[in-house]
Amino acid sequence: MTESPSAVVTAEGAAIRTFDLTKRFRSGQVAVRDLSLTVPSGSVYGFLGPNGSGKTTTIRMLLGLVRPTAGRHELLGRPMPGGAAGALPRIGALVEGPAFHPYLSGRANLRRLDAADRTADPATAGTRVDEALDRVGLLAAARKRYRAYSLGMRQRLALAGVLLQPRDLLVLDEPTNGLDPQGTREVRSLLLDLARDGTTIMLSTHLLSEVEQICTHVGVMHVGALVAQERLADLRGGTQARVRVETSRPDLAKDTLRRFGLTELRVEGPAVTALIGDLAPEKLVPALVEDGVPVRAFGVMTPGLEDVFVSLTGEGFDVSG
Ligand SMILES: Nc1ncnc2c1ncn2[C@@H]1O[C@H](COP(=O)(O)OP(=O)(O)OP(=O)(O)O)[C@@H](O)[C@H]1O
Repeated sequence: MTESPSAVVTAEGAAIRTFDLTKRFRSGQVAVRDLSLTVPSGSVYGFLGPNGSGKTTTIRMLLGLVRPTAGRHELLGRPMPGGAAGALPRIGALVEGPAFHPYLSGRANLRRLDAADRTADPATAGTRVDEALDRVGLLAAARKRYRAYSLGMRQRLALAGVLLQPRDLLVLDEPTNGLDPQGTREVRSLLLDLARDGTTIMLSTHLLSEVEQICTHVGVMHVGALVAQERLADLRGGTQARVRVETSRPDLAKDTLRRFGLTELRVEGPAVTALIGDLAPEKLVPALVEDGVPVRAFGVMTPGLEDVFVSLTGEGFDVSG
């Protein structure tokens, strides 16, 4: 909402910071431009933007899967790529789904994943795997073959794979993409549990409802640039309610609204609208009547987050899911 969105969230205790990250592909396309974002420690940071706005490219740069054309970033306070050895073991990431074996059980798949981690002690593999399965609610289905898992179960198994080691930060690209409503609920509630336990989570999404349900902070991308970065509550706070009085005498209605200190008065067709601020609407109605305003209709309109995002990006968002 400001010219320098990165300044809105303090850099103190940042799990992720980027400084003017830019990615220009060989085709000449600039997918991400001068991106400076801050993911505060302990937050659930929704990285929101329409399709093609640069979210995946950013996440791939963060994880070292794509080399930035310019700029730099820090993960868990360590500069990348130099500090990767110290930071990466504490970071779990889901960018592309892991390649699980369809004919092996969930448990056997995790055992294979665990065995591929040279830092993991084989003597404790069984406990580690079962704890991860338990964490994502798949212990009861541990012996089922992967191919028999629902999409939600598959995604939870992918998260279990990430959680084989303790993580301070999770970076997830569209973690509920392609899931049915039940699977979506399962994954969201798992993420909320993890956040409650202190894990910082950055997740990209194009679903507004996802942000509304689980995020504490939000960064909005539009055509490769960060156009807003705020606490979700602040972004909501910025969406102020307007009172709307429909009347044949807008001039009189305006006088009353002005007298009560309402601002941004506008005449919109047969109605007068204004920012209502902290004023209780029930105080306004009798005053309008006393002032002789013939009130045909009265209402208070609160713009939703969708309106804010549309105003930021000029594009509609998918609000389902
Ligand atoms: N390897 C590549 N080479 C050239 N252009 C690319 C490459 N990867 C992505 N792009 C382009 O960069 C832009 C940003 O893509 P990106 O996948 O980062 O967006 P996104 O916000 O993650 O979108 P979606 O929600 O669709 O995944 C798009 O225009 C895309 O076509």
